[in-house]
Amino acid sequence: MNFKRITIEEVNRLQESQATNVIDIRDPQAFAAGHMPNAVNINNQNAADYIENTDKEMPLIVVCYHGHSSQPAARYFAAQGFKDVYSMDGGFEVWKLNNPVEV
Ligand SMILES: O=S(=O)([O-])[S-]
Repeated sequence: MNFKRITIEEVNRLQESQATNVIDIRDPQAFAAGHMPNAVNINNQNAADYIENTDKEMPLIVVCYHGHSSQPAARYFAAQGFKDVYSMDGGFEVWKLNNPVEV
């Protein structure tokens, strides 16, 4: 399985139509300063637990700063068995301009 790239508009549409999981791979300080609603901050320490304990049938959206490093991360999660994995183009830096931010 591979991942797909998704625009922020498409993320909004997807989240209107079904439940999704969102993982944010930015550093903890950046995450603490603001993140997408319901996002989980994932790093090398907690990734294995997350993979073990998360429903792999639910769409998984991977978010970073600008939508670049989320692509290899999305590929990794797809390889771990997640069925429907998306890398969000533009990343949190674009998301935060027009979308809800949780702290
Ligand atoms: O590579 S990144 O700046 O999109 S995290």
